[in-house]
Amino acid sequence: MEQLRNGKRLIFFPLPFQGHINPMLELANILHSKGFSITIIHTSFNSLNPSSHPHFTFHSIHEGFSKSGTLKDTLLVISSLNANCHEPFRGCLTRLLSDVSKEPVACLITDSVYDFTKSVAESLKLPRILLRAWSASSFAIYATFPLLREKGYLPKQDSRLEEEVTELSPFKVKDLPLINSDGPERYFKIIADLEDQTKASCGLILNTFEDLDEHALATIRQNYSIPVFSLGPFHKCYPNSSSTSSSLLAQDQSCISWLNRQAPKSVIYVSFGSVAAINEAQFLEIAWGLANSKQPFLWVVRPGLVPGSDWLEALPSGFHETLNGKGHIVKWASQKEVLSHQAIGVFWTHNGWNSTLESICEGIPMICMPCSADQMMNARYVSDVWKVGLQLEDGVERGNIEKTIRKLLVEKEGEEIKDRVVKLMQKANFCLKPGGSSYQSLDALIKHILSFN
Ligand SMILES: O=c1ccn([C@@H]2O[C@H](COP(=O)(O)OP(=O)(O)O[C@H]3O[C@H](CO)[C@@H](O)[C@H](O)[C@H]3O)[C@@H](O)[C@H]2O)c(=O)[nH]1
Repeated sequence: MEQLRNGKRLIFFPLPFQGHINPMLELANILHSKGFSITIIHTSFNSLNPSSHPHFTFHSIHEGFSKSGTLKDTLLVISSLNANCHEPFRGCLTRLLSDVSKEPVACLITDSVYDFTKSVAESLKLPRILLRAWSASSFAIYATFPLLREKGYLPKQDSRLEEEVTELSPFKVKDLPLINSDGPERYFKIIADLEDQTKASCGLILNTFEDLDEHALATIRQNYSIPVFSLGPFHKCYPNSSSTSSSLLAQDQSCISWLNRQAPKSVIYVSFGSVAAINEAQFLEIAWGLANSKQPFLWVVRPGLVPGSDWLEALPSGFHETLNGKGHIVKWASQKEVLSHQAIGVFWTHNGWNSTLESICEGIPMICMPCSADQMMNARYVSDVWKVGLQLEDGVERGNIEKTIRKLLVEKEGEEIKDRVVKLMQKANFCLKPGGSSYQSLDALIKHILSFN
């Protein structure tokens, strides 16, 4: 049943990357289901498709990029978005605020990476709430950066990568989130700015739940004196969200008919999200590791996954024949639908936060192959804190891959891991029910928004 409108409008501003668009639109769906009208401001770079969300109003701003695909350095793209979007965003927001034909705007909900939204919202006297798309634990670590620098853990030194960061156990130096860039100073500055603009916001929303991230959430609440709302997992809050796709790439539906022909809990699903890149040698080790495991696998090879390669041309001729129908390779899948399929036994992931949470929510154990940013910390939590997956600690090598797959699918260790992830999945379901922590957090968020005048 359609919820009565509450006469308030919310303006959402997603960062134009798949891993940020998905949680932002899921959150918009949740708040729409609670009676808010929704307006989305989006960039023309990785532009959204309004027809997939007919219940929202869309406004596009031009960020000045010539065409999509210039993603070699994510940090550079983010800096350019912050530099270029400022004025078009201000213009668009000013027009929306003065539009008396629509409901009054209660607040702006923006991706936390957009730093200029602080000054724009302040100058327009509009309350601004941040959505942080990373996990709580990888966000909580920011406040420790000065200490990590002082102790010499950052910038990372090759000789110390395997060392445990005793102040942040179980993280190792190699897990710390230093994105490859042309110099650490630029990254440290971005983090410091992010800290400041978070403290100046009216609230912070995280896509997690108390039972999963209790400790990190407590640290965040202690470090930032702003309201913090943990109302995830978003994609499970709003029952119809999977039908309103926010996918930038076409999802290959052949995955589902192929999965329908596989035995329950037998398939390894392999996907490294929308940004990660691997080299050709790793690509071949993955291919042979999967083939040699003799388990059925569904592999998402996104065009661009191996830089310089269009798609599968690096695979040796005859590779497909050796599989005997046991492998299915696609360019992009309907991941949430795939993970909820009864045939899936293991998810081999790069541990982007959305993929990690989606796997937990379906009770699927993970093989962790983090590539950058927060992924190493998410993977460390998966393997060492929640103990719901295994890392390829000894490298991406076919024998090691085969061994790890066996551990998870055949050996006792795998059964224990499976039991733990199923328990976490049950906690995820429970927190969304009336009285559960995320249910209460959503109520608190709504009250907070309605308190703005
Ligand atoms: O074939 C696919 C593969 C992925 N997805 C979806 O795409 C999203 C991918 O998000 P995520 O797993 O977080 O990975 P990235 O795309 O790499 O996300 C970026 O954004 C995340 C949130 O900030 C960070 O945690 C990551 O490190 C960063 O790379 C998920 O919702 C998936 O369900 C599909 O729909 N089909």
